Amino acid sequence: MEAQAVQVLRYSATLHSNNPKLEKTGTNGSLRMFGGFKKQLFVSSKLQSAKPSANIRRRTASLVVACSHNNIPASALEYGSFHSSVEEKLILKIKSQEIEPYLSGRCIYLVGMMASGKTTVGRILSEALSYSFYDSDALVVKEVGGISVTDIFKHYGEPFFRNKETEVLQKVSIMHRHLISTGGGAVVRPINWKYMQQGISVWLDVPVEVLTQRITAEGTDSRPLLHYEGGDAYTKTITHLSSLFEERSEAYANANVKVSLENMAAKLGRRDVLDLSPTAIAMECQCISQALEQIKGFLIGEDGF
Ligand SMILES: Nc1ncnc2c1ncn2[C@@H]1O[C@H](COP(=O)(O)OP(=O)(O)O)[C@@H](O)[C@H]1O
Ligand SMILES: O=C(O)C1=C[C@@H](OP(=O)(O)O)[C@@H](O)[C@H](O)C1
Repeated sequence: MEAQAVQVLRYSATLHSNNPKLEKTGTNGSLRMFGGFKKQLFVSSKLQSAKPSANIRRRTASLVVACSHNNIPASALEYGSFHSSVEEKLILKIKSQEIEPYLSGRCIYLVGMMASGKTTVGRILSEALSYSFYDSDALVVKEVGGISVTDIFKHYGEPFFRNKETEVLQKVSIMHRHLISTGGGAVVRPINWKYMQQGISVWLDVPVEVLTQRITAEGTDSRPLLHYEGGDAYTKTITHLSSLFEERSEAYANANVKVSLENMAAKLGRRDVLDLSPTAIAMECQCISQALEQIKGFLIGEDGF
């Protein structure tokens, strides 16, 4: 089992009996594993007790499954993975179907600082919406013949990269059913907004401290604006990110929708924004987009257009 696979699966097992013994053993429950576990896997499960009820033949119980592999306990495997539950994914799919008529195939642009999760969240969201996913950095790299972003900055300079970024956004703006994870600096050029406004833009607003933690964990090799030799990586990264955020926050606020991780964490009663899974964030993006589209539809109807 890949370490990044989900280690704790939560699912609802429908028990086709009202016999409490079956509840304990869970023999009539069905467990579907995702991710194609090919290797030996030890699964321990705990069935949370459901209150007995006189005349039900079908009842739903919640099962928490912890997996371990090669004698590595689940807690160790959990490092670096996300707890994207099956329920979250299901809700996301349902939300996607609800939002579809309002979107009418318009592209979605995710904007936000480096490491705000545009790529991670974007992939999940695009899959749920059956949209094609594109990373604008990857499109620039392709245009320049496969040279990495870091090398483009190094050999051709930032203005060259920015011009390519604008070209890419222009090309994408005439497409439909595309979800684009933009580069963190794409919001700075007003011309880019002209293109992004053809679709719906969503700002992933993540506290600088969280961005810094993510970037220090990943390293700065692929992020030329933060790549320095020597010194304390955390301090340098947080200092630079804070000033970049100050310069750009007004530009990010141009987005049609803002998804604030701090607000989400508070709303969901989580202690920390680090407790949020990418799927939960993707779901929030959709809820807000839908609200936005409904308001727009109402206004258009009222004006009689
Ligand atoms: N909701 C999240 N919770 C925890 N880590 C996340 C989350 N979203 C993204 N990450 C991690 O943060 C890092 C940067 O994410 P990425 O999607 O590449 O950001 P961006 O595309 O905005 O630069 C990756 O290591 C990713 O796994
Ligand atoms: O913030 C920025 O100016 C940049 C962000 C990067 O994209 P990500 O936000 O995907 O890391 C990439 O476009 C380039 O390194 C510049």
